[in-house]
Amino acid sequence: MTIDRQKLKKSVRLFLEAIGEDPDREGLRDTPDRIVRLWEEFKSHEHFNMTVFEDIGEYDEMVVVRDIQFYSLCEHHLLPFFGKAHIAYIPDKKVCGLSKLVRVVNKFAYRPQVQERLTAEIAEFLEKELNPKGVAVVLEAEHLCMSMRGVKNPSSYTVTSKLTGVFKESEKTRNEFLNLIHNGK
Ligand SMILES: Nc1nc2c(ncn2[C@@H]2O[C@H](COP(=O)(O)OP(=O)(O)OP(=O)(O)O)[C@@H](O)[C@H]2O)c(=O)[nH]1
Ligand SMILES: [Zn+2]
Repeated sequence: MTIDRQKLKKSVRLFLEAIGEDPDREGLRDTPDRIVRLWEEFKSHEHFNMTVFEDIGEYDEMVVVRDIQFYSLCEHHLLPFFGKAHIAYIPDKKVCGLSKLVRVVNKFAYRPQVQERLTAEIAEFLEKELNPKGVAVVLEAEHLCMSMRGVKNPSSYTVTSKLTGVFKESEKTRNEFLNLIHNGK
């Protein structure tokens, strides 16, 4: 779905009024338009070409891209949660362009989310597109709704993971992955 610009602009203006701001003052005058542009930018992450390569020689080991910075929004408070994503898969005759792993994260991150669903959606998408021997996704994030409000606990990190195929079945594979993302620095 595309952004309903008029509706969004109207609601941002109403929102500013509701919290006691003057939406016509200099700094806020263009804010509804800015929010429209911001959400259009967020939405633009939704579609991309998942380039896949099948000519990969004899390569059948793990591919890991770790420390992928991501930004998302918690769907309960619409406040950011952000951190690092670590993704691994073991190809079955098919790999994707490495940058596409970052794009997959962004595709599902730039929308109201919960961290668990984001983690699962990334893994499911890679399963579907690559049909690999297994996928592992770990997300580590700080939630502003827990840092700047509510329980006000900025030091807590939320870690979620989704493992499929060999990562689920084989402890050795899982440990290799965990070792690569945590100790391989
Ligand atoms: N499981 C999960 N919970 C989240 C995520 N992001 C935010 N939350 C939590 O969603 C919950 C929403 O709880 P509510 O009780 O409806 O909202 P609230 O009264 O603002 O909650 P407090 O944050 O405890 O003040 C809170 O506990 C948040 O910490 C997430 O990605 N996953
Ligand atoms: Zn929240």
